[in-house]
Amino acid sequence: MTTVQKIKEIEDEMAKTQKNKATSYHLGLLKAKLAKLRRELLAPTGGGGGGGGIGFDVARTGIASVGFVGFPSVGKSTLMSKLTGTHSEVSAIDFTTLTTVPGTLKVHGAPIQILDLPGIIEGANDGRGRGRQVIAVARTCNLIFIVLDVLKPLNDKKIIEGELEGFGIRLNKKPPAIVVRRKEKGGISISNTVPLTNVDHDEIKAVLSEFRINSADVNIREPNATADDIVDVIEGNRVYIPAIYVLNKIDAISIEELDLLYRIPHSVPISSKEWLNVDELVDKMWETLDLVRVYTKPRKLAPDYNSPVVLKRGKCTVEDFCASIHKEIAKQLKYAIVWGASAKHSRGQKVGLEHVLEDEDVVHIVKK
Ligand SMILES: Nc1nc2c(ncn2[C@@H]2O[C@H](COP(=O)(O)OP(=O)(O)OP(=O)(O)O)[C@@H](O)[C@H]2O)c(=O)[nH]1
Ligand SMILES: [K+]
Ligand SMILES: [Mg+2]
Repeated sequence: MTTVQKIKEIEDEMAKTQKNKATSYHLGLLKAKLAKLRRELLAPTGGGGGGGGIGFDVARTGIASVGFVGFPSVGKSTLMSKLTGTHSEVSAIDFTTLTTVPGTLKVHGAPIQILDLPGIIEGANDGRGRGRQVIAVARTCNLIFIVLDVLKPLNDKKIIEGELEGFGIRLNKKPPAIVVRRKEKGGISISNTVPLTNVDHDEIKAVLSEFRINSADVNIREPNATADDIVDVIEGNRVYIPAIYVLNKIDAISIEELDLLYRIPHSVPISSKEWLNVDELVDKMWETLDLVRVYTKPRKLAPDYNSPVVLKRGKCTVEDFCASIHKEIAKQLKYAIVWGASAKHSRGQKVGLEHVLEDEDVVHIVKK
């Protein structure tokens, strides 16, 4: 039996098994087995590596990258070409795009790399089409645009989410607040600071046993934690990436139908052909990327508002700011003066390397 067949078999069994107290241990085992088989599927066979492939790896430029994932002919290339001014072939024929096509979009002075990708189909994960290579690129992006055709958005959404999930990508989710600390001996002890509503101790023990963990302290602070969350924590190779659902081709539907679409969370309806509502999409993209622009103020001059230093949230201290200008600057820093949201007062605050900057702060560097 191939790995794909084994996965199918377990999925079928899980679908047949009702979830209750008596079956929870069994279900836990199945979930853990499934995770292990999926990992097998992702493991590189021969030199190739999990993704890559000729033409799929492109040089990364810009401060952040956005990858376009969707079924064939939903309009990914139309959108990417118009957004960035980079040519990417468009046609009504499926699988027009055959490789990663990079372009750049400047938003509020920050260069964002946009990656147009080939269309994927159901079963992409299992090696159908170029799906696995496409998803491997998506795994490295800071944001994923899941591009859907408004005429059939919901079913396609589910399939694409399934493909990405199967590759260890978690969409619009934070890493679960669960710690599994392995021990030499002492058995399994489970503590939770929140009520367990979706998983019980038996199921947790089954998951652990399937991973051959006999002794561990499990601490759960995640509200509504599931067995899948626990598998994710044990596997450890998951990536948590925000996604925006781009509902394309709204020029082809009525206003009433459009109203219904707005109820899909994290979605923006647009028409890439007629260029409708693309501003909202770019705004949402900017907001989701959560970047921090910092303006440099030279001595006795006004701040340079045209070319901000752009940093990522969580990596935006004065030290990060210095490092992104030149690697020597941090060493030469005596102190910095900061104006803006991160400063205590409006006349500017004297700070050191560890100070955390906010979007649109102005910084003046004073060297030793
Ligand atoms: N009505 C309408 N048609 C669109 C829109 N965007 C794209 N199309 C059409 O949809 C077809 C596919 O567009 P592409 O941009 O090639 O789609 P893709 O997703 O890149 O396709 P693949 O690369 O094959 O996966 C073309 O005929 C486009 O003209 C839109 O907003 N409205
Ligand atoms: K196409
Ligand atoms: Mg295309």
